Amino acid sequence: MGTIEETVEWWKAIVESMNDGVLVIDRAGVVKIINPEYTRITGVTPDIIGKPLISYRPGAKLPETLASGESQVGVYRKTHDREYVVDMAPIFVEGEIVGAVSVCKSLNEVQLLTRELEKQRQKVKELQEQISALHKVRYTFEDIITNDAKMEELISVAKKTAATDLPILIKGESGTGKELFAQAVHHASLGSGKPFIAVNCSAIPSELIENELFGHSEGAFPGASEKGKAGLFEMADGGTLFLDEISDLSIDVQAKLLRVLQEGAIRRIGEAVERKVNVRIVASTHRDLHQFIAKDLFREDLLYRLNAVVLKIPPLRERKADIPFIAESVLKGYEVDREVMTFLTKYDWPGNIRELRNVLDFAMCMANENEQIVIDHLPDIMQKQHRLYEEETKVFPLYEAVEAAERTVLESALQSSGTTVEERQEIANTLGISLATLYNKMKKYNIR
Ligand SMILES: Nc1ncnc2c1ncn2[C@@H]1O[C@H](COP(=O)(O)OP(=O)(O)OP(=O)(O)O)[C@@H](O)[C@H]1O
Repeated sequence: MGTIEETVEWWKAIVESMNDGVLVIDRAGVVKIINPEYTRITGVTPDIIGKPLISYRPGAKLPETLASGESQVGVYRKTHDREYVVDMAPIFVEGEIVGAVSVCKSLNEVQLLTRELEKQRQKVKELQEQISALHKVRYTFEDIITNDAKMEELISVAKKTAATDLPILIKGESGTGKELFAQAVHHASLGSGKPFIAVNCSAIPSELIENELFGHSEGAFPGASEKGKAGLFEMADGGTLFLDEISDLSIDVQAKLLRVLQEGAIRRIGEAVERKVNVRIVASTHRDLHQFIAKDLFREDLLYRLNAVVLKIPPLRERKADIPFIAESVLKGYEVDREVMTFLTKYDWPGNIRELRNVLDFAMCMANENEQIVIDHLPDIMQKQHRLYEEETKVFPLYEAVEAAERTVLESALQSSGTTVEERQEIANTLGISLATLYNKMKKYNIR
């Protein structure tokens, strides 16, 4: 290189032949140099030369480097579907910034795949968070309202076992709070940030439940999802699967469930590989599972796997002291007539706490604000029950009770015999009265 012109030619040739894209701006931010690789990578054409970069590319970051004098390395850029990584540096001449250079590389295939993988990972994470949020529990142990010693004992056992991975079997009639306990256990468990998924085994037809629980591989059966589908075990991974009404699972599915409990792995329908899952099982039933075992409807080995911890929730009628306790807590702010409370406590609540809550919710709807809740505010069916209780416990004057009994006896005796005088005499004899008295009483009660 001899002359200045030659030197400039050399530098130009070097920049043009580089495998990296180069763009240079001067102190004023005007583009001075751009090489063919820059055009290939970014799509920016040489007619930008001589123009302020910012007017041509408003999002350009190079002017920032010019202003701050600080380099930026590995900045990810995306414009018009072109993705590349840029290094930016100020150009110093004798200690002064005279411009800035941008050197860019397009992302190679591996980098693109890595980015795609990262994006997908992020998406999976977001979806998992969404699943967890969707399957968050509403109830904790604080929400179990009780004043009953047996219930307190159950809560204490449930609390102690919540943080273990032991399966729990919850027994109890419908509406006694089995799911409430299951949710509270999940909330207090190590997997509380992960999903709680409840499956009502009696609501899903047996031919579909295997697919629901274990999922399937792509094209596993006609109508199967093309991409395959994760089952509830996979969705609940790290969290809790609540199998409500477990006795309704078919023997086949029971066998598969037993395998999951033993191996800690599931296999999607149509797939050979096993997938590890870490799922806490809480099962519930209102049936006597031993009777089901005797009829070959339930696997004994599965019961022994499930009943590591058994919580047997008593029906509400066996803990009547809980009725006013729950009622007061639900009816916060409402005054309740004594007659209502007495009736609520007497009633047997076949639908347990669910039924009690529904009746109380209805009564709160019917009563105006600040109005005392009276029998008229209860649902019709409960008002009817109330009348029956009243009848049962009503105190009659004694003569009314005697007359009612006399009428019943006479009616049934006369109904089953003829009407001749001989036959009537026979009835009078049987009843231990004279024929005249029999006729008098028939007249009195208007019996023919
Ligand atoms: N001790 C309690 N305190 C407050 N609310 C309760 C209590 N027990 C149950 N409940 C409420 O009663 C309703 C029924 O409870 P839950 O669904 O847990 O019963 P379940 O035994 O699972 O019923 P099923 O067997 O019919 O599914 C829910 O609204 C629940 O919050």
